[in-house]
Amino acid sequence: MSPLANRRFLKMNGLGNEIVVLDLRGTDVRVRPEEARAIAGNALSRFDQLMVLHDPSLAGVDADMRIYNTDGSESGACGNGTRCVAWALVADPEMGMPGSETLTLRTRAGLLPVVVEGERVFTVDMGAPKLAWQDIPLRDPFPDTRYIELQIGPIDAPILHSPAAVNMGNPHAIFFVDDVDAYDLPRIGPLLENHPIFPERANISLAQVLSRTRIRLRVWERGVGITQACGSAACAALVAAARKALTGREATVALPGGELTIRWRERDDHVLMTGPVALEHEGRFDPALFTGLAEPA
Ligand SMILES: N[C@H](CCC[C@H](N)C(=O)O)C(=O)O
Repeated sequence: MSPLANRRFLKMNGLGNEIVVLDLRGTDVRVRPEEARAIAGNALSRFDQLMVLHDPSLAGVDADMRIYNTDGSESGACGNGTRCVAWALVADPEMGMPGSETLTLRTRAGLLPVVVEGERVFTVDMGAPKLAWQDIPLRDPFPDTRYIELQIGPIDAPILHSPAAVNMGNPHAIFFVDDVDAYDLPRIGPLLENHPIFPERANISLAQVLSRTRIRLRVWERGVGITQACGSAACAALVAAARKALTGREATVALPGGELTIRWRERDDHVLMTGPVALEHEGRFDPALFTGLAEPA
């Protein structure tokens, strides 16, 4: 029987970005990609990201996190999911560190300090963006990642071209456009996500700058598809917009699922993301989800 059978999970969302939180602290159980896909395939536990908590691997860290996409691949960052994990740690009776006002979470991309702003509002310090082409990563050496050479559509009349590239713990490409609704993102997204210029694939965003302090954003997520919101993409879009002098260093990013406030702090280059979370329900994984999967090696 899978060690995940009957384990308790929380189904949450951050601006409609569907998140499942699973606490595996105190165990040495690891979620395998095929198990993540099975969990995503169930109506009660479907997710855009599965956030799995493990015992902290460093002093001062409250929990390590592994982040799975729907296709079973892993990401180093998930802004919306990190807020959900923070809520679970401060408010869930069984996961509880009740009353904490700050937390530190750790992913394979680094440390994520979180400030509790209110009962359901959290600010995550997403760290400093990485902007060098090797760090996005990109296949080719672009000296200036504010505009990289990439286009789709006819060579002399491209549909989209010259995105900015930013790594926020995960790779992002952002196309600045006049109208985010004017593009067939479900069709274009997979072509760009899997373009050979991105050796680790990429999250693909369309960004429309409405003013110096407001950006509209639609996102095709790596390993997932269209989502209602993507926190790391909102951070990447603000960084790219500020680097192009289209906005200042603080803006509201409006996604289909709602709004995030993003601030790119001068002092240490860190990007701070503030937004809400919602708890939908809790449940336990039906053992039948995992039957037929290969036994762990
Ligand atoms: N929804 C997430 C991002 C997931 C990114 C993931 N799709 C990847 O990088 O593989 C967020 O709120 O930041």
